[in-house]
Amino acid sequence: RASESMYKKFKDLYEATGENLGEGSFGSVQTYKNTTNNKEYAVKIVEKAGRSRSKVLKEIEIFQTCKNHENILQMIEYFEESDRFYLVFDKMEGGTLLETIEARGTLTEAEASAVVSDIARALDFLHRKGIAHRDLKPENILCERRGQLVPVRICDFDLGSGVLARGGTTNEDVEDGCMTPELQTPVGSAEFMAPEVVDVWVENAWSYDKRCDLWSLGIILYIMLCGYPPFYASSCGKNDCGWEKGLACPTCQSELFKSIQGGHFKFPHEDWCTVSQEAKDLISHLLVRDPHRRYTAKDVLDHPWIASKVAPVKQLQTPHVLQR
Ligand SMILES: O=C1N=Cc2cc(Nc3ncnc4nc[nH]c34)ccc21
Repeated sequence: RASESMYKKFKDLYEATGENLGEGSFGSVQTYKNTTNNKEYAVKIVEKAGRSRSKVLKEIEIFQTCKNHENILQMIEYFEESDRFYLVFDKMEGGTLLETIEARGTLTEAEASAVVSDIARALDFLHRKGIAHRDLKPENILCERRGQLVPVRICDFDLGSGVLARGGTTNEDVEDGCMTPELQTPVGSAEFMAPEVVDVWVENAWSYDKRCDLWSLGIILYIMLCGYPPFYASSCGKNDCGWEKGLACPTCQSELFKSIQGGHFKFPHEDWCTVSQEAKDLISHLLVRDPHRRYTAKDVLDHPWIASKVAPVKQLQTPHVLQR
């Protein structure tokens, strides 16, 4: 039909370069060249089979909400075709955060502070919009320029993890109970709210569901300053279980979960004696079990180690430890 030929298809405008940028629960991310301007883009291909269309549309809506934020990966355009979606993003030449740290071989607290500052600004923006990332990890933190740590942008608001992202809240979303209520109550119903319901709104209790991202930021900061994570499973005795190589091992996984739920972590003296007190103080306010007591993104931006640039420029051991 005329209408079908009217719209350009993805394949008419982009051609694959063969470079694979990542695989994940979401699908795959490949480099494509735009045949009109010859520029390279990162294209996320999401197969429709086995994934709800509304989740992909919600993800597209979130990226549109985040347009022009300097620390959030920018979506250029998207295509819906019969069996899949193509989401076209700017290509970040620096690759992922860990790749950049390993490639540079050097990292100072001042650079780590700048990375945390960029991520905290992105989280502050998202959380004010009622959006939680929920899957913040080094693979989802991208460096804009090759060999340069900052600026970084976060990506992968993947809804595949089963929890609904908190997009811009509209009334029908709140009514079917799947969204975080922002300050606006459904019109004409506030008068009928029971005190305990008003408590929820007033205390904005649900805003604490976004504090999970600040815990993840604490883990990322800890790893940047020493090269290993604060919570881990010491191998389950069966050394060949493959856990260290990223394979599944139920015993190791449940040991890791117990370690996280315990919430006790250390700064081993041999690796942390040269790290500043301010850096450790910030980590200690992020790796807090109780989300009500954990720092917000705004608290991070106001912390001395971030705001006043007290972070030392002395080289850290991290890049060497990471490669072990
Ligand atoms: O939505 C996404 N989920 C994972 C992911 C990775 C990803 N990767 C990259 N995007 C842009 N430039 C990149 N350079 C290396 N990897 C890149 C883009 C978008 C997503």
